[in-house]
Amino acid sequence: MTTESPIPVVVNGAAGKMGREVIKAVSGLSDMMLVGAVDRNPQYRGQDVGEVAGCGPLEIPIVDDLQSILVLATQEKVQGVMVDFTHPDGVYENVRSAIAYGVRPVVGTTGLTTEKLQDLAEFAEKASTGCLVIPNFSIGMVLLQQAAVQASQYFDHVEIIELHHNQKADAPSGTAIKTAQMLSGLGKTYNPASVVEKETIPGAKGGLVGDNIRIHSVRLPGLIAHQEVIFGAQGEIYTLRHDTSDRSCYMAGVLLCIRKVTQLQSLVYGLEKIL
Ligand SMILES: NC(=O)C1=CN([C@@H]2O[C@H](COP(=O)(O)OP(=O)(O)OC[C@H]3O[C@@H](n4cnc5c(N)ncnc54)[C@H](OP(=O)(O)O)[C@@H]3O)[C@@H](O)[C@H]2O)C=CC1
Ligand SMILES: O=C(O)C1=N[C@H](C(=O)O)C[C@H](O)C1
Repeated sequence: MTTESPIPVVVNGAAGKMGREVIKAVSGLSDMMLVGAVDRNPQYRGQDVGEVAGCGPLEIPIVDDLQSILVLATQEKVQGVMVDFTHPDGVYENVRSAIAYGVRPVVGTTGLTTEKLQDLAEFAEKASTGCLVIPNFSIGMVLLQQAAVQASQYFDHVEIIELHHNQKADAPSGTAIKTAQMLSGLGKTYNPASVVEKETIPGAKGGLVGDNIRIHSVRLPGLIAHQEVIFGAQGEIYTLRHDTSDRSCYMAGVLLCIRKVTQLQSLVYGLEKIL
């Protein structure tokens, strides 16, 4: 009988809100093995990541040197995976480093520009390394996006509102951008103007993405992550809404991606592509 070796997993951003959830989710599994926890926040340096995540000691200290942990991950029998939930300002370099070491990235961090994403796709292709860039790991959000694509056949007017906690660095959310991208390229021209419009306060109408779709970003304490896609037509409004009440909702998607990325040889953008 052959027993498959567990997938070595590195968590980058391990002390953060999402990183802690990933530590809890991965640490109890027999087909994954946590090999390293990285975070730049000096407050947590050297602390046991299991204690920080609230799942008991794991004997893995949080360090700030990603490179050394990527080297560790390459010492294992099977190729490792780096899960990244860090910050828009560092994610590109983190992913480049992981691919350079042959460690497959599962990227939850948002804020990558289209150009940077394209660059990473080319880098992963050249290295024949799987990489998953997933703006939203929740199955509910994928279902919302698919329902929106279906509705777009019948509605010519649509706007997106995304609402998040006020600790979020980027706007609009990666999910809202992805939703607008999924609604674009379908042969539609959304939101044809019916009057001559004037924006008297710049930004009042939100940001334009894809095929003339506006995204509005709300940031408030008390929110976690929420999105509405609102379709309008003569005499009716069709609203799709998704609400996150607990970050554990992302973990089934994260675990699926850790398993799937080991079978890929290039970059894939979006959870809907691997379900
Ligand atoms: N794809 C998805 O489904 C989801 C994606 N996200 C995205 O994930 C990212 C993280 O979110 P969240 O966990 O809420 O954020 P947090 O700020 O709670 O956590 C991020 C952690 O990573 C650390 N960090 C930042 N940059 C680096 C770096 N370059 N190297 C190592 N550690 C770093 C931070 O340290 P410090 O505090 O010092 O900056 C912090 O401890 C965001 O981009 C968010 O939008 C969030 C939820 C779901
Ligand atoms: O920062 C967050 O919290 C979230 N970020 C992701 C995004 O930008 O879409 C996913 C989810 O909305 C939560």
